[in-house]
Amino acid sequence: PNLATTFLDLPLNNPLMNASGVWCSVGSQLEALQESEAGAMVTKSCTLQPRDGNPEPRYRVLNGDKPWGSINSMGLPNEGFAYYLRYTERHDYESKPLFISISGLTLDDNLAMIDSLKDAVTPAILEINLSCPNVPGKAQLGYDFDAMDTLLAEVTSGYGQRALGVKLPPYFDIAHFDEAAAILNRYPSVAFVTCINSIGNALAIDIDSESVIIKPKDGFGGLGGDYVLPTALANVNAFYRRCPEKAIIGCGGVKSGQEAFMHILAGATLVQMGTALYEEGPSIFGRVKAELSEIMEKKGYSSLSQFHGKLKTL
Ligand SMILES: O=C(O)c1[nH]c(=O)[nH]c(=O)c1Cl
Repeated sequence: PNLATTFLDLPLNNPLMNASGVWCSVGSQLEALQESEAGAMVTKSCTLQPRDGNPEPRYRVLNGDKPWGSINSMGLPNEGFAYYLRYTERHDYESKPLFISISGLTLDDNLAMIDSLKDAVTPAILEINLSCPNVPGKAQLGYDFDAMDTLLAEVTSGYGQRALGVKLPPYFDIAHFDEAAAILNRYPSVAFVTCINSIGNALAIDIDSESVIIKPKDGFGGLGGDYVLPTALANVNAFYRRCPEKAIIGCGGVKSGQEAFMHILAGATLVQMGTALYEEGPSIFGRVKAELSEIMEKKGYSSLSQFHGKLKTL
């Protein structure tokens, strides 16, 4: 079977990539992704200035020896926009496409980063993070529809209508799928939608210590891993159905070829891995590629297009 695909007219060897925030904050990690079998890669969401982020412990797997996922309240630690802009200038675009994720603390910061990016004329693809759940005092833009609309109006014009994408939080109500998609569809230059970010503000408890397990925000943090797969698939399919002109990138609960296949069936063109990559490292891309290929072989599919978005209903 052939795992090759295209995204915004760029050829990819396969549809697998990292989720922003995982294995992509510093040069050594970015180089490891560059050398890995990932079909594409994305940088850690950055702010205009470098940030230390929240106090540790701020990432944990849940619970015990067979973890079902992760909880994190990193707090947007990153090397600052200039660092990642420099990486976009030294990335090997022949080997795989690069996405750059930005998550400005203010609209002005987002516009400043976008202005620099536009002037840099880089092949890197912009993914704007509207869904960081872990910066104390900062509500997620993805849950404030008016603010999201305003930001997209400013950002798409600031970026000169160049193709870009948004990283959305999970939604849990059909009316919210409808409202979010209606906003996105008003911006043709929003060429892709990445669903989902972690399920925000979950709480993990350790019964031996009778305590929460991460330090920031009294233990509240974003949930990832197996726990979020059904919600991730729902958001991928909901936006796939509502935004026929846009590509969907699936993220959430992918740890093997099985979940990658489900995301593609639900409408994802590319598939991101977060928790599983954090735990296994970049060798995971070779493993999941082989597993996806084996599933396609068994089903008689020779290309992704034969089942992409072809989820059946009853
Ligand atoms: O705490 C974080 O850095 C973080 N953690 C997440 O789970 N999603 C995000 O978008 C971000 Cl920005």
